[in-house]
Amino acid sequence: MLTPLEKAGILVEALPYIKKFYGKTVVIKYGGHAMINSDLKQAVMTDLVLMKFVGINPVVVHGGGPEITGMLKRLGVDSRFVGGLRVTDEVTMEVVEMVLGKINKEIASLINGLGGRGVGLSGKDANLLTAVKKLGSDRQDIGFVGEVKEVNPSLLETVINEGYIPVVSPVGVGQGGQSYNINADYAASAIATALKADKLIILTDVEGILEDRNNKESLISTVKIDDISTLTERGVLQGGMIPKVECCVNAIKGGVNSTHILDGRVPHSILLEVFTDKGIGTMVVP
Ligand SMILES: Nc1ncnc2c1ncn2[C@@H]1O[C@H](COP(=O)(O)OP(=O)(O)O)[C@@H](O)[C@H]1O
Ligand SMILES: CC(=O)N[C@@H](CCC(=O)OP(=O)(O)O)C(=O)O
Repeated sequence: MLTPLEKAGILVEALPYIKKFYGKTVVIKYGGHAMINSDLKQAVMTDLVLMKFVGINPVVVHGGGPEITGMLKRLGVDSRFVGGLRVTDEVTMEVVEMVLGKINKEIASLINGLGGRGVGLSGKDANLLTAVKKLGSDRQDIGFVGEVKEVNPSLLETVINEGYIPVVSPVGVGQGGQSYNINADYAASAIATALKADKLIILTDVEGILEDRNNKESLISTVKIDDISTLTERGVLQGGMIPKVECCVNAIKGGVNSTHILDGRVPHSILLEVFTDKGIGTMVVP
C-alpha cells in the first residue's frame, strides 16, 4: 500500500493528467484473478472513487471466473472451457448469473463505503448488452455463451452524468429474454467502444504483455496494433492474453484512444497508470 506521503506525491504529479482527462470516460475491466485479495479490492475501489472525485468517469466491467468455478465445484459441477470460454449449460448459466450478481453488488457496496456512488447493473438492465449465441473455436456448441450484439449505452450515460460509478456484470440478454454468459474482456471492450471511452484498462494477474513469460523484466511497455500480429505469430501471446489483446485492438479500432493491460496485483495500479508519467503495464495504441 502507498503511504499518505507517496499518495500526495502522486496527486501533485497527477494535476496535468486530471486536466487532460477531465470529463472523459475510462472503462476498467476488473478481472477475477485480480479481485481475490480484499486489500487489493479496496485499493482498486479507492482509485475509482478518486477518479470520479476529480471529474473523470470510471465505468467498471467485472469478471469473476475463479469465483464461478469455485461455486460450481461446491455444487459438484465440473467447469469446462473451449478456447478460454466457459461451456455454459442451463445450470451453469444460473450459477454464473448468481455469482456475478453477488460480485456486482459487492463492488458497488465497496465503492459506496468509500464515499463514491456505485450502482450495480447487469447487461440485462435496459438491454445494456444484447447478445447472440457464440460458437466455440471449432464452431462447436458451447451452450449459452454470448457474443455482444449491441450495446445500448444510454442508461450508462445517464447514471454517469448523474454522478454514479456504474458497475456492470457481463451477462447479456438475447431473444426471449435468454441470459447469455459473456467473457468480461469482450463486454468491457464493447462498452468502451459504445461509450467512446478515452481509455480501456484491463486489470489482470500479470505485469502486462511479457516478451518472455518467465521474465518479469521483459515487459513490453507500448505496442502498436499493427505489431500485434507479429507477437501472435512469434508465439509471444498465449492463452488468456490473446482475447485481452484482441479486445484492446477492437477498442482502438472502435475509437478508444488508448488501452492498457495492467497488473491488478499491484496496489493502486490504476492511479499509477492514469496519473503518473511512469505507466506500469502494457499500453496498446493505434
Ligand atoms: N506474453 C504474455 N505475457 C503475459 N502473460 C501472458 C502472455 N501470454 C499468455 N499470458 C497469460 O495470460 C494470463 C492472463 O489471462 P487470464 O488468466 O485469462 O486473466 P484474467 O483472469 O485476469 O482474465 C497470464 O496470467 C499469463 O499466464
Ligand atoms: C463465457 C465466459 O467464459 N464467461 C466468463 C465470465 C466471467 C469472466 O469473464 O471472468 P474473468 O474476467 O474473471 O475471467 C466465465 O464464465 O468465467
